[in-house]
Amino acid sequence: MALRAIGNLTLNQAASAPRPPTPKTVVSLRDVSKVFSSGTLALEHLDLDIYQGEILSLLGPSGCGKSTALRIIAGLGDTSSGRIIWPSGGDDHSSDVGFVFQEPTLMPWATVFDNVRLPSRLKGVSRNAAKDTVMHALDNVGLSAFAGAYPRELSGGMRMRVSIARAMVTKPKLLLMDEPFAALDEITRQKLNDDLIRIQHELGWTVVFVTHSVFESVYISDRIVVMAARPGRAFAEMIVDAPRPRTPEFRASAAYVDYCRQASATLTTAIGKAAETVDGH
Ligand SMILES: Nc1ncnc2c1ncn2[C@@H]1O[C@H](COP(=O)(O)OP(=O)(O)OP(=O)(O)O)[C@@H](O)[C@H]1O
Repeated sequence: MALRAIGNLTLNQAASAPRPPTPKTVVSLRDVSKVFSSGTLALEHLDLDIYQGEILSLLGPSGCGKSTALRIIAGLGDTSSGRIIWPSGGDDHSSDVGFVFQEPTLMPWATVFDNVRLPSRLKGVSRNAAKDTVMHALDNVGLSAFAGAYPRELSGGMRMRVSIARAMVTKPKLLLMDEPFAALDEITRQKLNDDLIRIQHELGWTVVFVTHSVFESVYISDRIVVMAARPGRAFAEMIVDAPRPRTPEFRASAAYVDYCRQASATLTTAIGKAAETVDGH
């Protein structure tokens, strides 16, 4: 386990802890700040590198700017200052990014197949040409038997799987997930965590995953960036170097408990620092 403090904050482990061999950077945020027109300073001096093939969690209290950071990476919101650097070059990265929201945002009048086909349709791909890709994505999330079903006929977990399949058909370089499983019951959430880990492993996805849950972030992540609020910023980074593929046995292991304890303590410190900032100490 390695914990690295960010900025001038000091935590209890070595700042020079070795990082596992991390390949190419997909995108970097440099000194990004965001002030909304209301005057809210949602992000201040955020530096973040996202590495190819990793699952990175942004873990933090409500209001620390996790969603704002995701939206900026996705190009759905602009920065007030700072830079977003895509080493692959170019200006428009909308087709590099897939987004999965907390709500599955499915079209209720369309079948599962047509919901998943939507991104291909928007690109002008015919139904027939898209068929194999759509069915493959549905197969990956275990829903090929439900291609003709309507969202109202599905459980919450199944709807979320449809949403993931829809993001999958665009073959994004980077998948951004904003608390996708937060509204689900614990067992369904754990199942979807396992599905995500499996699919990410098979397809080599790069994922940025926003969550409030220490347990979820430790289970799925290679790296966790703990954020603090007021203003939103990266507070500490934790490498979860437990072997992959992770299995439910990992959840029952002493190592998992240790990681969770460490992440939880870091989050508590981050929340405490934010409170100090507000109190003016
Ligand atoms: N469009 C907006 N206009 C004004 N303020 C905003 C807007 N969007 C977010 N904020 C504010 O920016 C701050 C960060 O919000 P953000 O949604 O990014 O936090 P978060 O960490 O994702 O929170 P949560 O975990 O509750 O979703 C909050 O104080 C929020 O009220």
